[in-house]
Amino acid sequence: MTEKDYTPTVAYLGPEASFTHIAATYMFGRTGLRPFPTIPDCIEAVAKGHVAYAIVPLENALEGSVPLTIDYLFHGSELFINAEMSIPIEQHLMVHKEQKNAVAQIESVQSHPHALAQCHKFLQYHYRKVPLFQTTSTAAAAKYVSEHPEQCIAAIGNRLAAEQYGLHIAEENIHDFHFNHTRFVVLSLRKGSLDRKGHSDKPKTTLMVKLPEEDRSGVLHQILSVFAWRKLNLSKIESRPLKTGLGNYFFIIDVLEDENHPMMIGAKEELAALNCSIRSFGSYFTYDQEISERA
Ligand SMILES: O=C(O)C(=O)Cc1ccccc1
Repeated sequence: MTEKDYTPTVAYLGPEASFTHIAATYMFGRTGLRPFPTIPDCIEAVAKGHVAYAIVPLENALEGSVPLTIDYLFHGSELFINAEMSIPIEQHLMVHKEQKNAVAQIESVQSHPHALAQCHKFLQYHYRKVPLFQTTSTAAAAKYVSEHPEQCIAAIGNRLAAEQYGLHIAEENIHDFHFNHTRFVVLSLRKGSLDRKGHSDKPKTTLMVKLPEEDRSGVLHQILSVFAWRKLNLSKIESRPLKTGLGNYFFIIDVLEDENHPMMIGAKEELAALNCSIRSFGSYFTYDQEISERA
C-alpha cells in the first residue's frame, strides 16, 4: 500500500481516551481519527468506505479474543488486516472528583467487559457486593461517570481517560495480572501492509480455514502438517464456532510469513487440495508499544 499525501480518516472504538484511541494515535498520529461508539460501527464504517481504516481490539492476553471483532471480521466481512499493534494495558479505578471521599461507598462499577474481567480479583476482594455494568468501552464508562457527579459510581479505564474526563484515580493498577497486553488490528478494504517505523522484521499472515464438509479423522493433523513440513511458524491457532450448527468450527491461523512467499503459496494450494476453504486477511507488520513510549 502506498502512502497517500492526505491524512486518512480512521474509525476507532471511542470515545476519546479509550485504549483503542491510544493504539490509533500510536499508529496514525492525532489527526484524522474518528470515534465510533461500538466495534461493529467501526467495522461497518470502513466496510462501507466512509473511512479509510478502522482500528479495533482483537485479542487480550488475559481474556482472549474480543468476540465482537471476531464475529464481524470473520463472518462475512470483506476487509483485510493492514497492521497489528500490541499495547500494554493498565487499569485504574476512577470516580468523579466530587466523590473522591466516598470511595468506600461506591454503588456500581462500569467498564468494558474485558476491563471488568481483567480486574476480577480486585473487584471480588474490594467490591464483592457492588453491581458491575458493562459499557461499550472503558472511555465510555469514564465519560458516563464524569457526566454524573451526583452518583457515587466508579469506572475502570486508563490514565488518559481519567485526565480527559477530569476524574480522580481512587486505585491504580487494579488489573489482576501484570502481563496485560491487548492486540489491535487496522482494517481496510485493501490488502497490504502499513509501513511505519518500528515494525516487526517479518510480516504475519492471518488465514481463516474452514474444514472440509465431510467429517474425516485426522483432518486437523493434516492441516497442521501443511505448515509444519514447510517450516512455517504459526503464532496462533484458534477455533471459533461457524454458527451453522453445534460442533462446526473454523480456524483462525496466524503464520509468521508473507502470503506471497513460495512456501505460503504451496501451503494454501495444499489446504485447498485437502478440501479446506481458505480466506486470507493479508500479510501485515506488527508493532509493539511499551508504556514508556506513550505521548
Ligand atoms: O474499552 C476500551 O478502552 C477499548 O479500547 C477496548 C479495550 C478494553 C479493555 C482492554 C483493552 C481494550
